Amino acid sequence: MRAAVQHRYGPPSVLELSEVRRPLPGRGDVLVQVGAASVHPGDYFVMTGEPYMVRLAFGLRRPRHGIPGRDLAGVVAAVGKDITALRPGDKVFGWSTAGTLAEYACVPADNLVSVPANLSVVDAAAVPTSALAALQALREIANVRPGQTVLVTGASGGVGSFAVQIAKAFGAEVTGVCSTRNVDLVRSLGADHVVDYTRTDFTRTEKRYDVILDNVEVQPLAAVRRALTPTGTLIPNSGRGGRWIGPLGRIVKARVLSGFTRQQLKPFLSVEKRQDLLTLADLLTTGQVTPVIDRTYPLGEAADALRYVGAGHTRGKVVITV
Ligand SMILES: NC(=O)C1=CN([C@@H]2O[C@H](COP(=O)(O)OP(=O)(O)OC[C@H]3O[C@@H](n4cnc5c(N)ncnc54)[C@H](OP(=O)(O)O)[C@@H]3O)[C@@H](O)[C@H]2O)C=CC1
Repeated sequence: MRAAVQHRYGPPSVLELSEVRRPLPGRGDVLVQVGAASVHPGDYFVMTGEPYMVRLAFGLRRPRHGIPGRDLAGVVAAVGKDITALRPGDKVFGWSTAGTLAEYACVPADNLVSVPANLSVVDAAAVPTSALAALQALREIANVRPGQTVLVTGASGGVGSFAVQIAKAFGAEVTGVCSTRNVDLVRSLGADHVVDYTRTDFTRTEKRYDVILDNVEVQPLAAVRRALTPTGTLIPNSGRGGRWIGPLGRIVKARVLSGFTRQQLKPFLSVEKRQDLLTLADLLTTGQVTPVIDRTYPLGEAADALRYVGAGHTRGKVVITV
């Protein structure tokens, strides 16, 4: 089969389209014929191997998994011996540890759910990592309730475009922060208010928020804290903060030097859960959430897709069609 393969960490040019052996499903696995696979900043970090902390999980000297990619949607091609809930021909979407930038990927059955009937394979592939992060940040970490004020930075990006819609579905009053070119997009996602960051710094206005999901983290954490209500929660979610240990140092510094309480500062790492993907499938089916697709690239241009994602100016999701 064809796959985008990387033998070392580095810039997008390390990705090469190669012929590799098709994987075989283990007892609890499903072999998916990949229709589409989305990519996001996390894939970019794993490809470059920076911050270096990612190498603890993905291989110290070179990537343990030669084929990158986590999110996918496609058709079941074969199932392992223990799998009864899925059959060849079923349309599924979900996530894998790696290996989705390929014609076929082997994925544990628990990581997959059926594609809602109203969704294309490209739309479905756009969902898992970014929408799960948005859902978990807003529901599990911030416990957003109806009537609360929620501010989302990077509202036009992969996570932000889902977060705006999910916060609205939870009944919050939502403010999206984006640049001039994306104001209409963010409003169309349901944001009650839009702050154009090229004109206004949300940390310098009078408005206070119960929850801030900061997907960009360009302002100092202490400045963002001023935009919180006294019982508000800030969720820093950019993954930025230094070449070596990523966001960790920044968070420790904020806790120690800026006097954030546990309630006020809640960094998190999303953990993919099937139940949450089913929740998202419901929100997608009822039209409360619709993926925003920025661009699609063919598999042979996966390097260009990662290059574009790495630049940090996507509008919604970038999807690779296979
Ligand atoms: N915690 C977790 O488990 C997860 C964390 N993440 C992290 O979430 C972060 C966001 O991911 P994702 O949404 O996919 O990123 P994107 O690259 O898709 O989003 C970038 C968006 O942010 C906008 N933007 C850039 N600068 C600003 C600014 N100063 N203020 C407001 N918006 C701005 C850009 O718009 P414009 O071009 O107009 O500036 C663009 O639309 C990433 O750092 C990623 O690592 C992602 C998934 C899971």
